[in-house]
Amino acid sequence: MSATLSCHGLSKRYGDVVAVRDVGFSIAPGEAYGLLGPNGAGKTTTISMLVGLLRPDSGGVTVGGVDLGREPLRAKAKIGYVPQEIALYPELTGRENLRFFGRLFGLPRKQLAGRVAEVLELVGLTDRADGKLDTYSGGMKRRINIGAALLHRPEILILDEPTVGVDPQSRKAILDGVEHLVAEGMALLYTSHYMEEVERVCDRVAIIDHGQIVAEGTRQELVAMVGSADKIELVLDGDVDAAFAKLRTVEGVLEAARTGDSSVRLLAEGGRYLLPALITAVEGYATVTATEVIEPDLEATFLHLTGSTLRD
Ligand SMILES: Nc1ncnc2c1ncn2[C@@H]1O[C@H](COP(=O)(O)OP(=O)(O)OP(=O)(O)O)[C@@H](O)[C@H]1O
Repeated sequence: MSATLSCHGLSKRYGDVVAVRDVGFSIAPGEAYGLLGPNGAGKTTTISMLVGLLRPDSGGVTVGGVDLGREPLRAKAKIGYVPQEIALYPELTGRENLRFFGRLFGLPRKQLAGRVAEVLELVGLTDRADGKLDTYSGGMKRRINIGAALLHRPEILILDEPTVGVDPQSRKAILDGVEHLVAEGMALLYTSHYMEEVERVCDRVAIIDHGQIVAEGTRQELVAMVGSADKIELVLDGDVDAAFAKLRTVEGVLEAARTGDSSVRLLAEGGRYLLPALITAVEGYATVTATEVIEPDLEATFLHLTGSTLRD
């Protein structure tokens, strides 16, 4: 199946700053693709080129088979783009704001009311649709933004950090709504510096740092880059020295370290399945009073690849 969105060799420089360097990827219909990177990594610049707001210094973009550079209007009609900030009319209601955007997109007048109602349902704001925008929370306004981007039934939805500064209820509504759209077959490009959102929503992830994609793959593929061993933390009561000596000999344990008077940390393959063997190994010397198994995650991968954490 041909890609809904593909880009190749995208680069953009601001004076001496190379904001994006040779970025390329493609997103299939119904696929949720994540761009994960810290602030300043180049996510917004990349997206601005994908949606035709910024002309790349090099490279190209195709949307639903249409070349964005050659036929910008046709290509843009296939995109629903939600920037971090969008101007809404505070004195209009949510429904009126959406009607306004619907007319801008050229939706036929007959379909407008029905489509606006559908979109309000999708973003979970039917109940509040007739309240004025200036009575909405930041998260509710963000949901209206997302709704506005969906009115013309785009083939791909592009969200730039949609949950930044959003209350927990709206965050949940946004993530649920996005998952629903993807399940129905819409392609998605989702940028965030929140690891857990990308892990939840996206089928495939590109890790972007200093304007470049440093790795791309499914969550499992990316996590496998840092190795498959789990960390196991054990708290022991009894003869901890003797128990520690025993634990080091258990098959599957790759490394062992004392992390306190009564705690040890092990690195092991298949961590949680090893727990019974570990508990048996220390019998007669100590009892295990607490366990924690930490499986490798995207955070660990990010640290491994970029040498920094995602948090600001
Ligand atoms: N208009 C501009 N002029 C000069 N430099 C810019 C401009 N826009 C972005 N940059 C620089 O380009 C780099 C990438 O910025 P970009 O906004 O694309 O990153 P980002 O990953 O989207 O981060 P954020 O989440 O903070 O928006 C940064 O170093 C930024 O300072």
